[in-house]
Amino acid sequence: MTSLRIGIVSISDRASQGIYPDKGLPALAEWLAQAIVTPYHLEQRLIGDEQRVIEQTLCELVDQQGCHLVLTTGGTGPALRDVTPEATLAVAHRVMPGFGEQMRQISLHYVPTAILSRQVGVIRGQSLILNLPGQPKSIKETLEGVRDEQGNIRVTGIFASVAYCLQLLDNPWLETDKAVVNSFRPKSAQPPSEP
Ligand SMILES: Nc1ncnc2c1ncn2[C@@H]1O[C@H](COP(=O)(O)OP(=O)(O)OP(=O)(O)O)[C@@H](O)[C@H]1O
Ligand SMILES: Nc1nc2c(c(=O)[nH]1)N[C@H]1C(S)=C(S)[C@@H](COP(=O)(O)O)O[C@H]1N2
Repeated sequence: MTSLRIGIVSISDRASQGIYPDKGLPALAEWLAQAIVTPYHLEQRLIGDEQRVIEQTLCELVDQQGCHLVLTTGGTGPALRDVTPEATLAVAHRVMPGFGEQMRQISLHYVPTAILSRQVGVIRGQSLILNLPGQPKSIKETLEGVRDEQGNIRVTGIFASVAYCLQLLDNPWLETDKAVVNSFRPKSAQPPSEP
């Protein structure tokens, strides 16, 4: 059985040039490590805000590396150098508008400027590609959602929908730690039986 493969891409001019240390890849890798209980292989890329390079990186991760899920961070704002959504849409076969809509809903609970973030979620082949904002702290916020003071989820994080989306695209099974993110699947979508 194919094992789960995940690509993470930090898109930052300054981090890729060594002007400041990249916090995007560590934040993504740490969050995934505590959220996903299924074994998976991780591919990591740190690149600048160049549309052609972003497109090539996304295609390489999906088409050559066989990543079932690719998460990007950075380059989603309105600045002229922010071109992650354009690059993602350029390699997309289908758009999944709900991911961007939900992220902006979540982010409004953290920053009033959340509507400046143009993140998109798309499908390329059988793979799901999701843009996250560039602020390292926004990675956990958007993936996990908004919690109340008791720690209960008030606004569902986008990762709660990722496992079922991957399943509908005939990708390997993904199981999450319910304490971090409670993956939603309809009752009809049962886990594969043990061989
Ligand atoms: N990879 C990163 N590592 C650390 N901090 C980051 C990273 N990416 C973004 N940030 C922080 O989040 C802010 C907003 O992210 P954004 O993607 O808009 O970056 P930016 O202002 O275009 O600059 P750059 O592309 O050079 O990171 C940045 O100004 C920076 O403070
Ligand atoms: N959850 C969350 N979303 C967020 C933020 C944040 O701090 N937390 N910052 C916002 C801001 S200020 C901007 S300009 C956009 C920009 O996205 P970028 O950092 O990818 O350019 O993300 C927004 N979304």
